[in-house]
Amino acid sequence: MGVEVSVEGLTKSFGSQRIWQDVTLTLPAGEVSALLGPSGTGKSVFLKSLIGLLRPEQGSIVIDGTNILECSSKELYEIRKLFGVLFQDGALFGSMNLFDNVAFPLREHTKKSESEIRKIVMEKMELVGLLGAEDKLPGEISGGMRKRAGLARALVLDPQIILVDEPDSGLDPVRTTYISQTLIDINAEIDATILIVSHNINLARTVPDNIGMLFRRHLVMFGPREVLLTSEEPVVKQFLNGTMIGPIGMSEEKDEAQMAQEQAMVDAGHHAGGVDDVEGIVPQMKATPGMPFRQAVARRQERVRHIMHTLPENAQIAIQESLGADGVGDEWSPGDADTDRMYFEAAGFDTGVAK
Ligand SMILES: Nc1ncnc2c1ncn2[C@@H]1O[C@H](COP(=O)(O)OP(=O)(O)OP(=O)(O)O)[C@@H](O)[C@H]1O
Repeated sequence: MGVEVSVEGLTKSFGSQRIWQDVTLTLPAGEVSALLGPSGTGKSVFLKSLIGLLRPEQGSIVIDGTNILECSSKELYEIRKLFGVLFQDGALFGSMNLFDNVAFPLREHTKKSESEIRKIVMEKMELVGLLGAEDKLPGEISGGMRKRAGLARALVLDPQIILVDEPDSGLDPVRTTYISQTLIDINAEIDATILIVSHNINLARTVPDNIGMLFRRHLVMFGPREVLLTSEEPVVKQFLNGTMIGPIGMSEEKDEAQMAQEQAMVDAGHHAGGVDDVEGIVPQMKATPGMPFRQAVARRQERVRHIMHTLPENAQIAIQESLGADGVGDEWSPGDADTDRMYFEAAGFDTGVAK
């Protein structure tokens, strides 16, 4: 199973520019989390800080018992081996075909034979739906395929933590859904801890188990998906509905006067853009049928049950609704409920269902 990443009091500046401060959150082991936020709020900077590519000036990042802000470079090297990272453009080598791109980390960091390497590469290519494209050069394939190849490469060293920077950038909504499905399937298959950085609303609503949001140099919130998706916080509501009305502006955050002016225009009939308010919570994506059971689902439910009383009332109601009358969630097919319940109980969880 993936490892927990625990961030406390993290602050990062470049010179006199403060990017964010006092960020505290825990990425639960083996669950899928997403960090949202308008452009320029420092999501990529956060992601790079987690792998030690950037160095925040205050706080701690504890991974597998090691605070990577205080450890030696040898320890950091070891910790980095736990990570697989998918950068925005896939970061593929343009002169290598997809097979060699995906094989690269194995040839660099392991002593595996070419036949072992072939086996692993083909397995990962299949997982991301790229079997048959091994001989193609990155320049010959679409942006979506490049992302998939980057994902395959991020997976070859069996990472316990996968960081994904804007999986949707440059992709149409359909391809974004496909890559979202792939991320959920990967979580089902290898049970890694996943952090997705994105500003895609659909992805935020349907993929992660936990969601956080950065705004105005702070982490506005971080917790189970139901907390953010039912939030009444103006910045969260504006973000989730993509409208112009609210604290997020075109380039910088707005002041009160500008907000009042825009509200007046909307009151006078001007369209604020975005989609209509989405009521309730859209069900979370499931792993593709035939994939292993996504163990994060059971673990998260158990965890959420313990912190339920600390969550806002709207989130509690949404969680209870998603659990359904039979005490197991709606994230898998109703026909599977008995099997799932048996699985939970075998794993030592209390399903809350009388036998
Ligand atoms: N190496 C760097 N040196 C100086 N400033 C930087 C560096 N990297 C990022 N920044 C600044 O940090 C801020 C946050 O950038 P970042 O790319 O993390 O935002 P983001 O939330 O990921 O945005 P987007 O959603 O548009 O990708 C920006 O103002 C950027 O200019």
